Amino acid sequence: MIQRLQKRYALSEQGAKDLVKGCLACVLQNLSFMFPVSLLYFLVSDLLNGGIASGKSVFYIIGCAVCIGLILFTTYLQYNATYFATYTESGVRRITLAERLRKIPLSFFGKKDLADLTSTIMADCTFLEQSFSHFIPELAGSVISTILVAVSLFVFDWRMALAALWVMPVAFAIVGFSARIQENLNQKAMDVKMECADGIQECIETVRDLKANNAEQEYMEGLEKKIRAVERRSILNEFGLAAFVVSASLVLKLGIATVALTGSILLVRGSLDVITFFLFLLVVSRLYDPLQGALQNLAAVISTRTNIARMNEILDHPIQQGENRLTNKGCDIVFEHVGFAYNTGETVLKDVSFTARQGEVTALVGPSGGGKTTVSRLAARFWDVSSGKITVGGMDISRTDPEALLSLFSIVFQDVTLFDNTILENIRIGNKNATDKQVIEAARLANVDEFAEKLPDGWNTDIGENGCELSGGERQRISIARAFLKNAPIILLDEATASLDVENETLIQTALSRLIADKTVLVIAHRMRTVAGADKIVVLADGAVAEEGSPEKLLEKNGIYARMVKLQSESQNWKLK
Ligand SMILES: Nc1ncnc2c1ncn2[C@@H]1O[C@H](COP(=O)(O)OP(=O)(O)OP(=O)(O)O)[C@@H](O)[C@H]1O
Repeated sequence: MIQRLQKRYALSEQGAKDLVKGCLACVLQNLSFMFPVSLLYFLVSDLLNGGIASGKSVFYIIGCAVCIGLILFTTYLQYNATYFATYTESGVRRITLAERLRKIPLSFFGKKDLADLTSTIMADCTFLEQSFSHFIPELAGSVISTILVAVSLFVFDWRMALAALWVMPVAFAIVGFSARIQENLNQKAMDVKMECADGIQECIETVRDLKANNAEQEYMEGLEKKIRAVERRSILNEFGLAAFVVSASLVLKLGIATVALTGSILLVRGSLDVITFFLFLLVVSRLYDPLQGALQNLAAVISTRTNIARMNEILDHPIQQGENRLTNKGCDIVFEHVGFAYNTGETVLKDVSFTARQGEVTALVGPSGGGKTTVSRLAARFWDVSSGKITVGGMDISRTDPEALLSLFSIVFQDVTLFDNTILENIRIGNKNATDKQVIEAARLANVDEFAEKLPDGWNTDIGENGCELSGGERQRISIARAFLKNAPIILLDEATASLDVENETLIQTALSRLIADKTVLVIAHRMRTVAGADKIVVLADGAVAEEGSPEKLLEKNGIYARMVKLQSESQNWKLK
């Protein structure tokens, strides 16, 4: 049962156990509210039978105290078992999702955008918090306690029990049958919400380009349409939900009428005594309240299915697995007949074979869209190949744990990601155990000291969200400093020096030359002069290796590489008129 609950509600094992405890605590709390009703029944019986005997008043006083004590105790139990456990579980759920996302292949992120994933981890988890602290325990509590009360009502008088209870299955069936419609409405509401969140995020991210192109007005109109769609869908959703819940509540209310009617008829016929009639009136007045809440809770539990399905999509997604132990001998990277396609299914690489040797610089060049970035990312197992094999020092990377594999790589991306933290801490990402001295040493090699030491707080200057307070070249130097600090045996450089000025570029290239000694270096470069000193050039065109060899050999061959070198030297003479 625990395992089924775990799967159904995306819970941890402890969370599923806590949910059961929460439901039991709610049953106890609901039952405790029935005790005053029983006490009242005895009191009225005594009054109708000639008054309370002198010794019995103590019984009623103690009875009242016990009722209050029971209610307080069960409420405490319920509170403890639902709220505290829920927030603990919520934390566990968020961490589990984040952990899973860390291990899911990047292909998954091609299908999901940031707004969607953030919403799953934050908003969906918050909604489930409410479900587990309120909806599910209260629903289970009221249903189970009502069943127990119903059994005892049948013991008193089965005809009156039927008159009181027939409404229950009908009311629940109405809400239960609406599940499909509700799920459908929820899914549509969720889709428009995601589209809107996506639009807002895109708007914030692209505000600079929107302004530059005078496209703000047009974009805002599109965004407004998305916001209005969310509004319309939310109203429709509420309306759909209310229609079923209100109809079911009305059916429940009919129960009071049928109890009164059946009771009156039986009383007139003389087959029911006044006290039992009174008891039933008392019980139904108490019975339907929690049930009405239960109907709303049932509807809310049905709505959680959409949120849970979104979480299970992450939790059930296959992750990249492999051996933690690195068995590579050296760090030669070998591509053997590699084929690859992104989610779109379109072949991006076909039969790519080449070797990037340790101690050499292998440059990937070629026309735009030829597959250079894809090849470099596949080498670090950001994606898994569709066919063929990639090995590092003879170790098949598809059988190696991605995190263990990445310990062999220092990567300098074209688009640098920085954190809202100090310069020092941003570089320390390369090696979290590095001392300040080691971080500063690496930073000096990457020429970061040139601007860091001029900043108001020096190395401890906060660089703002994603390093917004730094220039493109400064951001890239921080990224290079990270690679220096990590000092891994394989280096991937993706247009590493693209946004540096000529002076910095020369300095960085001198430093890079020191760093790459005895390492396997795979460089992607668009500018031919940056790779003129490479040991080997692999020209990728249309997803296949078009040429391969030393720069001199390829120049002699007079093929794609030679043409690119020629075109770029011509373009250097281009001027703005
Ligand atoms: N995440 C992705 N999802 C789907 N297709 C992609 C993705 N990334 C790249 N592609 C496609 O794969 C092909 C190769 O792209 P890649 O970025 O590897 O080429 P490139 O040679 O590095 O290009 P550039 O020099 O312009 O950076 C292109 O057709 C591109 O549209």
